[in-house]
Amino acid sequence: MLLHIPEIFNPSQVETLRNALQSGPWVDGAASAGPLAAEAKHNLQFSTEAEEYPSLAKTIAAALERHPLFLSAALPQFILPFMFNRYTGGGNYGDHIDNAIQTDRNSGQRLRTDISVTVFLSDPESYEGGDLIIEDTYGAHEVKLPAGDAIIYPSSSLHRVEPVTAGERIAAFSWVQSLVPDAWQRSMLFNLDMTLIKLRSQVGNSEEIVALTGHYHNLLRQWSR
Ligand SMILES: O=C(O)CCC(=O)C(=O)O
Ligand SMILES: [Fe+2]
Repeated sequence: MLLHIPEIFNPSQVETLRNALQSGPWVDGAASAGPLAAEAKHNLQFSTEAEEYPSLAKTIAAALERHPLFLSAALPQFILPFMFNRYTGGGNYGDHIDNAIQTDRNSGQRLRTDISVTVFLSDPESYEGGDLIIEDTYGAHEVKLPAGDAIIYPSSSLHRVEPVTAGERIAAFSWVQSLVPDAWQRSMLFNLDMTLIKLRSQVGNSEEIVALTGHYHNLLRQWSR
């Protein structure tokens, strides 16, 4: 399931983030990729050694953790520290699948990447190219979102970022280890949750809705790891 999560940040928050990132230091993105991905990766990353980095990374995770749509769709157990990338002058990231296991540099814990997240921080009118292309069983999806919006997609998907031929594209990206590792089970739980919220707003808390909500929680109990 690909899900667009709107308005993680409002325009003034995005501007504050972009200003904080602007002067860098930016380092070669390939340095932090595995050997295979490094060949495909032609972008820059905000240095994780920079003094401002930890608080910027926390700002992104904290905003997502407050977003009900993200919580319902991702059912996050752990979120790896967000990083920031920048594509300019033809920068791109060729077809790849993200590493299954990544080490959380804060806790040292090895986490499974179930869900990939990109939070777009550049106004889509300010750069050319730079679409995130995600392949799934229904074909290739082109994603280029307003600044402040995010996309989440299964980390098992083949994806790429098209060359940025004018302007620059800045984004925050990370991975989530979900309580429910299976993408299809996660998507069923999300659909059930969204339908229940709509039903509840239409008819209030009927006996049937209470029963269905119970089923939601019992399925989550069955499927969470
Ligand atoms: O820049 C993006 O939207 C995605 C980056 C990406 O695929 C990665 O870092 O693995
Ligand atoms: Fe990726």
